[in-house]
Amino acid sequence: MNTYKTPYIIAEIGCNHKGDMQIAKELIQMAKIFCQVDAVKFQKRHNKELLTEEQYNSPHPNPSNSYGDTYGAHREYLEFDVHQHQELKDFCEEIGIDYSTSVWDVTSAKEIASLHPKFIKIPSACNNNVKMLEWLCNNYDGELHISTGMTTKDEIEDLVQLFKKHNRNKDLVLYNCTSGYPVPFEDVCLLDINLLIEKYGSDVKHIGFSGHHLGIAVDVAAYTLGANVIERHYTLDRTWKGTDHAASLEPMGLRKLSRDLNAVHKALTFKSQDILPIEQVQRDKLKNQKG
Ligand SMILES: C=C(OP(=O)(O)O)C(=O)O
Repeated sequence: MNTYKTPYIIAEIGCNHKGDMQIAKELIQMAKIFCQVDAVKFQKRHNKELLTEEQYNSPHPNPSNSYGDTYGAHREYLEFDVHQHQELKDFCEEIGIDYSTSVWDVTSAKEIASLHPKFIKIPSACNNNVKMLEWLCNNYDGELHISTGMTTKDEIEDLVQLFKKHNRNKDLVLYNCTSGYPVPFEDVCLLDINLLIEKYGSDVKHIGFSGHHLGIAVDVAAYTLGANVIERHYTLDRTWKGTDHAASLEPMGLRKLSRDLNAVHKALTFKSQDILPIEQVQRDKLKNQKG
């Protein structure tokens, strides 16, 4: 009997489409057909609502990664509007993969909720936006996935209590996350998954893991510890400019991750009988030898 929950794998496209719908659709198609994952995820921001005027008008802190003269212009370049998100969701439905988006401000939350995706994500950076969390709890009835990078244990407790207050904790997926691009292995702190499970496993729908490390071994360990929703950044080319690309998996890496998670899911069982049929053949042959 398999007691482990089936892994649900999310390809985090984020802004790795470079503001280009064709690239976004190519990423979706590869995620479904080649990588065989369950969902793709984007990001939605209203930059003038999210950023201060000063942040909006300042140059990108790392100009070589910038798509505009200011940080605001850079962010706008990478932004799809709600109609484009509708088109991407329709495209996902056509090819049979779940669509989702993380929302970074109240206006984005309202726009994306109007598309009725299966789930909406609240990134680590915005899990303290109580106004947005309250709005989503009251107005959106799908799953709410929340990442907990850059978040204290007390703040996580407050988050879960907010969901309980709204009777929405059973729609909550709580992700372990370290925010960094990429995250060195010693900062992944995977055993915090155990703490989330111990404290909140029975209160929430699932425990997840949002990884920003290199390679795919860590995600398999996260799943084995009990995080069954696994999200990884995903791009067509890790050398494209921007920190997210460098901390992403390319299609071959994501395909291997999907293969490995599904293999480990199958393997995480107890023997259903002392000697399995596959072993009986070997037992008859190898345990009946003379010496
Ligand atoms: C930044 C995001 O997530 P995380 O906090 O999990 O990295 C996101 O989903 O947009």
